[in-house]
This record gives sequence, C-alpha cells and structure tokens, in this order.
Amino acid sequence: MATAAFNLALINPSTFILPKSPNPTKLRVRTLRCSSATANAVPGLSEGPWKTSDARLVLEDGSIWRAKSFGASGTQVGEVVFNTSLTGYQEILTDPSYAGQFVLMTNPHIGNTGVNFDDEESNQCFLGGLVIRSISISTSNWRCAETLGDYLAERNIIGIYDVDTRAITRRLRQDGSLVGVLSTEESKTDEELLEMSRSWDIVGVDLISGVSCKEPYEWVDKTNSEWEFNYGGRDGKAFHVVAYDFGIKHNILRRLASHGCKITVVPSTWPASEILKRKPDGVLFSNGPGDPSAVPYAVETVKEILGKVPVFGICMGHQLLGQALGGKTFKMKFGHHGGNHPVRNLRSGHVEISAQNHNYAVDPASLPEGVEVTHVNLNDGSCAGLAYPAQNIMSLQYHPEASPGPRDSDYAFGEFIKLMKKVKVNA
Ligand SMILES: NC(=O)CC[C@H](N)C(=O)O
Repeated sequence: MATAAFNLALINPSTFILPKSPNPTKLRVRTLRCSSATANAVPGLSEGPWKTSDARLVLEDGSIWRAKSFGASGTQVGEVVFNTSLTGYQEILTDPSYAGQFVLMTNPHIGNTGVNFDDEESNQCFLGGLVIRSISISTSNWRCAETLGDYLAERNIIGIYDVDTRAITRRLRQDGSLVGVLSTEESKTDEELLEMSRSWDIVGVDLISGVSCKEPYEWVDKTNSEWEFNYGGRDGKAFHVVAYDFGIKHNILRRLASHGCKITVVPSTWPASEILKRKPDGVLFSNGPGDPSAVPYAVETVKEILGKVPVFGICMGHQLLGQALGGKTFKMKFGHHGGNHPVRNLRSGHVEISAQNHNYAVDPASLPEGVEVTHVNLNDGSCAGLAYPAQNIMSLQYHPEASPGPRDSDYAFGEFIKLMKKVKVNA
C-alpha cells in the first residue's frame, strides 16, 4: 500500500486573522523558470513517485497543501476551480477562459495520453496552474507528441500532483471559490504566500483584453477530415460570420467552418461600426475569462450590434448579451466546470449533457420582458441559455462546441445558421 502521498497542514491559527489588503493587487507578473528535473526526463516517462514534496498550494482560508511539482517552477497566484471532465486536459489547458485560474482536475489520473498537435483550443496556455492527484508515470497514445510535464514546463505553467484533490474540491463546494498561491520556492514562507493569496482578487478585473487577438484575421480551418462531423448538414456556405475574440476557443471556429461559414475573427476592442460596415450575416460573441461585469466596453459593443444582425453568444458572450439586454450577472458559489452538466432545453424539452466552464451567470430576474430563458442548468436551476427572437439573438452559458465534452448541444450552431438564413431570405 502506498504511503500517504499528501500532507494537509493548517498553519498557525493566528494567521487566519490577517486582514485582507484594502487594495487587491491585480494579476501579478509570472516569474517562473523551467524545472531542470522535468527538462532532463526520459522521453515518455515523468518523474517517479519517489520524488519528495517540493511544492505548496496555500489557500486564502489559511490551509496549506503540500504537493510535488511538475511542469514549471516558481510562484503564481490564481483562483482555484475544479473541473469534473474525465478527458480533455489538453483542451482545458488551452481554453483561454481559464486565465487567472488554477484548474484542479477531479479525475485522479492525468497525463496518460500526453499532449498532441491537434487538440489545442488556442495558441497558448493562459491558465495559472494545474492541480492533479496523480501524474501518469508513462504516456501512451498514437498521437502523443510530448509528455504533459514537458509541455507545461515549456509554457511556464506550474503543475502540482500528489495532493488531495478530493478534499480541496469538497472545501470549494462547501465554502465557495478560493484564491490560492502555488509555489515551488522554499525561500517563501507560508505566511508570505498566504498574504499574497489574500491580497489578490479576480473579481472586477478585465481579463479578456489579455487573451484576445491583437489584429483581425480570417480563420482558415485545418481540421483533419478524419475529425470532421456535421449533424445538421452543410448549409452555411453563403454566410460570413464575424467572431469577437474575448478568448475564443478554436472549436467554436471549427464548428462554424464545418457549416461552411467564412469567418473573420476580430479583437475584443474592435469597434461595432467597423463590423457593421462589413455587413456580416451574423456576429458571434465568444467565451472568455473573468468577470463579465468588469468589461463595460464589450457590453457597449454588443449593444451597438444588437438588432442589426443575428447574433450568437457563448459563455462570456452570453453574459455580455445578458447585460446588453439590460440584465445583470453575478458570481456563483463555485461555478460550473466539467463535461457532465445536465441542461434542459425548455423549447424542445430535451435534456443535454453539456460541457461547461463558468463562474458567473446571468440573473434571469434582471432581464426585461421579451427575453426568453431557453435553457436551464438542472444541477442548480441557473440560466443556461437566452433568446430574444425579436432581434435574432441567441446565447448559451455553456459550450456547444464541447472540446472537451459531449456533443449533445452541437445543434446550436445549426440554429445560428438557420437564424442567419431566415434574415437573409427576408432581407
Ligand atoms: N468560458 C467562459 O466564457 C467563462 C465566462 C466567464 N469568464 C465566467 O467565468 O463565468
């Protein structure tokens, strides 16, 4: 029987009363360096289980979780969220919506398929760090190009393992989201790390400007035909979609391309007037990281576009649409992150198992008359989709593009195509 591989230590109770800093520092600059142990690893093998604990996760509630590091080393602050997906860690690592967050995977065994060239959801890892129970000692997959540890080290992302992810998840479920600090630096005291976690906040910070593209570009889809699927038929050939990049996942673009759309991706700050000049058939407002109420400029852009062309909002895009329609967003207790969330489509009555990743939600009571709640999350009754038919608006709080996750909601792309078709035919 393996010896206990984690160690939870509560630091001196007096540290619990450290006051919160009145001026929370915004996102700190990362100072990470590549772990030499990882860099010298034998290809296909990660470090052995005999490695001793060399990392800490210090949570703002004063708890300290000793762990072993892989990937990069250094010190990083972030908000801890747990993700219940069983597969798809590479898509999760490259989802820009995780900027400012540490992703804790509840699936205890991670890294067994390594990473490959095809499953990237963006060109970068924007998340703050990865927290897992056990890193696979070997990787084995026909598409594997490198180990998870090497991949994270090259991208300056800290990973920790041999930590009780189940206990941390239960704590987050009980107490709500917590800020934490991941560190491999022995020179930093527990108190210093605790103070760092308590003087940082993710609420009220514009994170989309840090992940959006800098210039517009045309999306040229390189999806291997082997992976191509289309449940709804290819009827989007004539449609030009402009996609606002608030941290867009590539699979949203791949799914639109699969319907034959021509896609132009624009930065989050691109003026609405420029978009409308191009006379697109539809506009997509993408997913993206952070607090949707902290980006009023994006809400203004959405407002200027509403009613002029059909629009589709996904996750952050849905939250911006909700605000542009006059509604409000709020922070959830610990959010939804995983590939197993049941959602009821109130129009069809069908239940979809969906991929989700959000910490905020639209308050349906704050929405004006005429705005229809189309989908509800069956775990907690929160608003999972909206429509305002009078202005050809549709949005989902979750991820019809999956990646990772089930494809039950893929039909939403077909509905967006139908919306554009209807408007074009009647024009
Ligand atoms: N995936 C997303 O677009 C996330 C939206 C928003 N950042 C939230 O956490 O609620």
